[in-house]
Amino acid sequence: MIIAPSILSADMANLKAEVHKAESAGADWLHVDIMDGHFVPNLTFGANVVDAIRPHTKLCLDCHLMVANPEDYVNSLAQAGADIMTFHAEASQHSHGLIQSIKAAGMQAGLAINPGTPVSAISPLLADVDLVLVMTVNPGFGGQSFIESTLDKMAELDQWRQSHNLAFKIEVDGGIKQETTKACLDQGVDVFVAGSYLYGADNMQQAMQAMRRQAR
Ligand SMILES: O=C(CO)[C@H](O)[C@H](O)COP(=O)(O)O
Repeated sequence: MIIAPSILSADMANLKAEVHKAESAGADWLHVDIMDGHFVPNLTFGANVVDAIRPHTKLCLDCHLMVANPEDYVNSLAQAGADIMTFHAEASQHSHGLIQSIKAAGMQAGLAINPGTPVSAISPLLADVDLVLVMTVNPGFGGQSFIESTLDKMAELDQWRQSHNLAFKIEVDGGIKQETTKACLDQGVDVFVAGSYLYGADNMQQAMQAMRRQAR
């Protein structure tokens, strides 16, 4: 299992130290939530923050774009050193072309779906993506409760992946903690994004180990 702490819940005044904290606690990836105040009501950061943290970690920078025009971010994110660029299916009229542009820029391409969007909306694209992000809360803010009905979509994606002999990763984001990790693992999920659970823990390493124990 891949654990990706979300720096949305980090102390922004100490971002370099917060990146190191996640890395030394055993994080596999770092999740970077880019919000534009349009696709979601919240506004966070952009490629400048990816560029700022890139020299301070070797971890995969997993960038999740909650933005209205994801096409506009490909070049700046690639230049900043992002490893994965995930955009929302609900935000692009040209998802297939955008996936190709992301790959041509040297990044892995991810496609995210909101809790209200069915897997069928993205099934024609599943052969082209490296990752599918199933949002387990409505995007925009950390600290929300996991939406149980999203579990069926994880299972559907896993089934599709097996029956079509594909290798995309399935990622979940929102309300992920020790208790919700197990339910997602059982549906075939590979990547677990956790913000408030990990950055809010007294001991991040122990919190991460508690998640990993669910896999045994
Ligand atoms: O994409 C996000 C919000 O839209 C965040 O990654 C997510 O909320 C993580 O926070 P938490 O684990 O606290 O729910």
